[in-house]
Amino acid sequence: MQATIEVNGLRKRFGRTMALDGMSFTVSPGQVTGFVGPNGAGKSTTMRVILGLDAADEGHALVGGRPYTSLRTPLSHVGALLDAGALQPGRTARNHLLWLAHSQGLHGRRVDEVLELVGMSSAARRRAGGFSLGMRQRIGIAAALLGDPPVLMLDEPVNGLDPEGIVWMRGLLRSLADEGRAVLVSSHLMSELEDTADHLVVVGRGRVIADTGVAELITTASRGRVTLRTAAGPAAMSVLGPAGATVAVTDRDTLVVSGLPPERVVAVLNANAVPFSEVAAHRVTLEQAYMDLTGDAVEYRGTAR
Ligand SMILES: Nc1ncnc2c1ncn2[C@@H]1O[C@H](COP(=O)(O)OP(=O)(O)OP(=O)(O)O)[C@@H](O)[C@H]1O
Repeated sequence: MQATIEVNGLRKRFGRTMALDGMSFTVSPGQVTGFVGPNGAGKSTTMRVILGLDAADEGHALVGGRPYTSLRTPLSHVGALLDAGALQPGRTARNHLLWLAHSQGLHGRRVDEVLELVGMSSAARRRAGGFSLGMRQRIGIAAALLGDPPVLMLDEPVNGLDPEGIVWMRGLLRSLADEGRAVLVSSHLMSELEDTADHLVVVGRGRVIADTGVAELITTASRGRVTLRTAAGPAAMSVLGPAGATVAVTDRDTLVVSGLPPERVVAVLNANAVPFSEVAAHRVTLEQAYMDLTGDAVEYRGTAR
């Protein structure tokens, strides 16, 4: 089976709310694709449509080239984590997974493998009712991995995880993609995706705003600017301006220079004997690049008082 998700022209209306308004993108194998956007942008609805939990009014979604509802053993095609809260409190972690495995014709041995994989072997025989959000999250991931699927779709997987759990999740997502799987991950934590995702699908108001490589997005948003560290800010500004640069002060010792390449900045400063400690290509964070992109797409914006 191909390790892909294809979403094509999805539209979905809930009463007066247009949750999806022509959502289209593809998730490729061998990559972690971050799925991001402001609250209410349509991420969960898209994932629910992909899994056949919601029906689209228009358009279609395919997993490995087929609609989810046509898959006879879905867990072997796509593993999903949508709602980590959905565990029966009276059932042990192991029994929950055994029940799932048997419903899909999977061997019980696989349950112990995935419990090991998510670091939950020692809690396997405890009842889920006493689990923390982080533990439920791990059991949800174990369930998603049960059928060894080529496609994974995880909604906010680091939610509830402690720092050690976040590092573990980052490594897990990376290794799943490196094995050739298609991994779609929604997150509100841009810093997390900056370290984990290869590709980003950014959505707002039910449609795709950007579908781009993470490195490419950061490069574009950095706009060829130069970071200059100097204790002689005013002197630097007085020589760089006439040389054709636009200079912004970001903090006491840091200037961001636009309009001149780094080597010209160095040459101009040296020619005028302006001291500096660093000239480097400016690199925005993924968070800053994302804020640039989604500025117009935020559904609810706090009002400054
Ligand atoms: N079952 C539903 N009934 C009515 N409206 C819904 C329903 N599900 C989603 N919506 C609305 O559809 C829009 C998209 O919601 P969705 O949950 O898909 O966004 P999201 O991007 O996942 O948001 P968040 O980041 O907050 O999880 C929102 O305006 C939401 O209120």
